[in-house]
Amino acid sequence: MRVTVIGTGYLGATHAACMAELGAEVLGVDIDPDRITALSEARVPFYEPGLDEMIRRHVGSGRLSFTTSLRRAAEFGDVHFLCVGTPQRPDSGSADLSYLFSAVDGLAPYLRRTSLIIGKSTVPVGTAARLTERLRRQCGPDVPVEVAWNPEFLQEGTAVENTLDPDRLVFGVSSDFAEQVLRDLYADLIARGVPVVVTDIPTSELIKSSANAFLATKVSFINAVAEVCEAAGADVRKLAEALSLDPRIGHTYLRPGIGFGGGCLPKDLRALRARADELGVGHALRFLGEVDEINLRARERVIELAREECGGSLAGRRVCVLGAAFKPNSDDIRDSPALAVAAALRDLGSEVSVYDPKAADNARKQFPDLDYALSAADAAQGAAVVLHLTEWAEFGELDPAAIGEVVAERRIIDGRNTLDGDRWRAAGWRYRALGRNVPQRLPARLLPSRQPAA
Ligand SMILES: NC(=O)c1ccc[n+]([C@@H]2O[C@H](COP(=O)([O-])OP(=O)(O)OC[C@H]3O[C@@H](n4cnc5c(N)ncnc54)[C@H](O)[C@@H]3O)[C@@H](O)[C@H]2O)c1
Ligand SMILES: O=c1ccn([C@@H]2O[C@H](COP(=O)(O)OP(=O)(O)O[C@H]3O[C@H](CO)[C@@H](O)[C@H](O)[C@H]3O)[C@@H](O)[C@H]2O)c(=O)[nH]1
Repeated sequence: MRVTVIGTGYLGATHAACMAELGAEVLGVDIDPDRITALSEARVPFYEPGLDEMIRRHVGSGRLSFTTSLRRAAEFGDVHFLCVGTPQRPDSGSADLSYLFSAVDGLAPYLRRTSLIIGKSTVPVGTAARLTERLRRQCGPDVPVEVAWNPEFLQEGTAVENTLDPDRLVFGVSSDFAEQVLRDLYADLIARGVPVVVTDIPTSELIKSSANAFLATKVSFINAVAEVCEAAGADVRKLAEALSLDPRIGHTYLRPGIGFGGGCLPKDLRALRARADELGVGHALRFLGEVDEINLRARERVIELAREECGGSLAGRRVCVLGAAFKPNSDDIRDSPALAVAAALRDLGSEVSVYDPKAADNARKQFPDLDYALSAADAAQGAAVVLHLTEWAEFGELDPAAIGEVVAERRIIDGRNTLDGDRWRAAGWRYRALGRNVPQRLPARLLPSRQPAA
């Protein structure tokens, strides 16, 4: 089958490559000419493990190509995936649908045959109906155009494997024809036993928004409990470990720390709330406002902890920030908790040096006045405190003794709760982590003797 993928960012480029992998002939379309030039030369303009190799292979075989022309897209095939951005509007929590509208408005005049437009972008419930109305108005009665929704659940950092081995496929359809096209496109995955949920379009739109809101709620739940742990002298990491052993709770999205960021969870949470408000049921999801607040508070808590450790003020002190991406194995810095903390510290008068293995170039564009180091050790030079804010595997392998040689003070704050605190303490560091205000165990030699005093 010949399909186009409109929007070739983190979602669209991955989807285009994976559709080619699943046997389709694919044309990727984007309004960004630099992006299209890069992809046409099989260069992926962002970091996503495994994607370059797949794009190289399929561009090389001619099964995957790219264009900026929606006219070419309409000529290429009759199935069009929509993967453009749906960011948060700057003035409210609701989703900005203008990229979707301009994509369908750009495509509609060139559609000549029966066409299926399959939305993959994350949208407020009711968006597909608006797109259908818009398309039908522009295409007229002679060109039957149908919209379906096939929300995407991939995670950045594991996008390729998530697309080729998803937990489930959701088909929001209003006809047997649309369902059959989707079944044909994903035939290999369905044959391998991937569950398919076929439903109406509004339900499919809401499934995606609810999934992200639920994941965000889990993260904020554990971070709220982390605040209680801090006040009570308890250990949220142990607590989460124990909760996870209950299969009803599960072990995912319970990692405490500076909270969720990225181009999805924060904005999707707010967009869902805004849409519920529009539908007159805002009260039902009011708690999501609290989920958001807890999340943003975690960023402040890490700054407070750093300030406390540094004797009450960070002004004029050097601070080393390990991590800029919103999560490891990605160069995506959208709504990154690490960079939000780095920028806030700079505003408080600290000299902030950031190191990230992949996201420094993106971070420099958005925060040009932070310093960017080429290694963790460089970033740590002269630091009064080290903040571990994105849990790249290489940070877990740092040698605390070696880093200890270059810092001004051996203080580390683990904003992700993934470092081995005992290793850092053994090398003379003060190790603190969010939600773990627990007294250190006394070394064995300091324990009171069990022998009665002579
Ligand atoms: N990033 C993810 O992991 C992920 C996963 C699932 C769903 N989503 C959803 O997918 C959508 C895209 O997210 P993303 O992270 O890929 O965003 P992105 O910003 O990386 O990519 C969007 C792309 O769309 C292009 N674009 C904008 N208007 C266009 C138009 N009119 N025609 C053609 N191209 C156009 C942009 O130039 C950009 O390359 C969002 O709705 C997001 O919520 C993202
Ligand atoms: O226990 C956890 C799990 C995650 N996070 C943070 O939560 C954020 C989001 O993580 P993740 O869900 O892995 O990232 P995304 O790649 O943004 O993926 C989410 O957003 C995508 C876009 O909608 C969806 O497709 C995915 O299913 C959904 O997981 C990151 O900042 C993580 O550091 C935590 O703080 N604690």
